[in-house]
Amino acid sequence: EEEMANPAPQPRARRVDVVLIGATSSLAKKYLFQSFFRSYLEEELKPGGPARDFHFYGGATRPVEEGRQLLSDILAFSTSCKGVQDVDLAVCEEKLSVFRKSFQYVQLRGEDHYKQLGRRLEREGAETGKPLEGRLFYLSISPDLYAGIAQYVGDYLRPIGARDAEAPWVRVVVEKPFGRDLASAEALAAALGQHLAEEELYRVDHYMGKGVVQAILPFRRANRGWLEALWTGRHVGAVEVSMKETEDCQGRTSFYEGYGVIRDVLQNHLTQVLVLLKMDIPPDKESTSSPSLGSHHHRTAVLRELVLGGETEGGESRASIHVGQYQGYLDHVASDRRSEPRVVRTSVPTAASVTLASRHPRWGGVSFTLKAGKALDERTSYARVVLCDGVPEGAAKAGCACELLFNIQGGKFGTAIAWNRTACTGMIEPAAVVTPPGWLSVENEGESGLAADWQVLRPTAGENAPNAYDMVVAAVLSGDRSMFLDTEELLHQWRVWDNVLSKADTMEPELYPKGFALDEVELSGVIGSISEENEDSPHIEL
Ligand SMILES: O=C1O[C@H](COP(=O)(O)O)[C@@H](O)[C@H](O)[C@H]1O
Repeated sequence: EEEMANPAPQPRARRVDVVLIGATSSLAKKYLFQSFFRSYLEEELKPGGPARDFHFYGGATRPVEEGRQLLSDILAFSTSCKGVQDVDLAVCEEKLSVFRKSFQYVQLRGEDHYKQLGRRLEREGAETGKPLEGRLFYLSISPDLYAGIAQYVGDYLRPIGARDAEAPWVRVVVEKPFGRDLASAEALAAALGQHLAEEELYRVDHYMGKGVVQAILPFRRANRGWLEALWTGRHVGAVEVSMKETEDCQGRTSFYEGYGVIRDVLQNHLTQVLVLLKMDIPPDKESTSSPSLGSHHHRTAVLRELVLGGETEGGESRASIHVGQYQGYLDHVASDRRSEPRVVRTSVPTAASVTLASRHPRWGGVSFTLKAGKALDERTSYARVVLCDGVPEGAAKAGCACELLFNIQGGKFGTAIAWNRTACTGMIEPAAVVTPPGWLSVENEGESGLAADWQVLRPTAGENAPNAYDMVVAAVLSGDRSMFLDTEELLHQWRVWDNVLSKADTMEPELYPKGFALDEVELSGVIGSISEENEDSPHIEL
């Protein structure tokens, strides 16, 4: 009775300021606004009411009047209730309308604007009368600007006392590229570190937010009883991580010219997938470890073991790097640069295959191939582990036809974990397979040309599963840093890739036709490998 008369007071919602810097960027339009809406909606609909009162600001360089209208237009087409599950549509629409109106435009063109923003956040915060939980700055802008903005955050935007344990938090989210080699990554990390503590920095690798990538460790953990024995150089024939895209580089060549496909996706996304396949499964109760992504410490340990692998051809030992460029890439460079002719490097690869090896005794003799490309025949990304049958101690591996596939997206499989049953007999017994949480085993009805022999697991949430950026935004808001790269991990990634790039940067890519398949057979024929003659990277005037 007493409880009925005096219901427990609701905790007062605390204010969270969210500043999206680069509000007119394509990333913001394509993903970020919708992902922030999803997090906002979830908070609003919490049983007992929201514990957070979000204040959203969208920043860009345009003057206020123009920027305000543009932001409102962008919000109108980039946010919706489509795909929002378990929420009444009318409720969702009402919340969406409030969310769109609550986003305030701020012009951010120079130091004075950041100073003004700091004062505005303090003033508007005080007006709400609610205590501040924290401030999030999402930088969807060129990395050249990161260091300067980190300084503004440190000088003008940090709430007073934000470095104390009880004080409001500050989180700064940055998108790759984090440098273009080890030296520049170190320099950027040092510049950011002058103004931000390590735990304030959230370096995104959006592949870590993809459902299948997050299921690799849980699948391995759930099946460790039988799978760990197979997960060694004695049984694993090869590991391949691939990302194929049909899109070309038109409109993006100014970025591609400075980076190329190895820096764009092999050094980061594909490496992280490989790390999750290779990592020793962290103990269940390790506090710093996330069940799906491990800890920075575990991931860094794998990176320390990776080296460039080799292959032998005609008795000659060669580094396994193959690079290619789609036909027509230079026309795209020329058209992107029409208004601004300048010297460009012509040898930037738009497709590459690189084989790494491991110094860990468990993985002796296994090649780890990372492949990616633009303007290819299909859009898909996957990790494939080939398992070999009949491996007596000391004997060569044979019968390597069983494939355990983590299909991240696209291709014939869509989002799936799958294996070819017949070839895996004796290695993967269907009855022994435990589906990880959030996944279920489905009937393979041969959809999309899938051979009936494949056993398929799919995510329970189906099409409406949160996308990678929903996961990124939710993780930043909850302060879960496991999805993001810490400085040590990032620099170890670059240590692996600096060595590869010191060779790849001197190679002349072989031209390939648009729609190329990038599979094993065609790869060696079409994509060139290191040779003595082409060590210089020629430059031409366009
Ligand atoms: O980071 C990048 O990823 C995209 C591909 O991401 P996805 O989620 O669409 O598979 C790639 O197109 C882009 O070049 C790269 O910078």
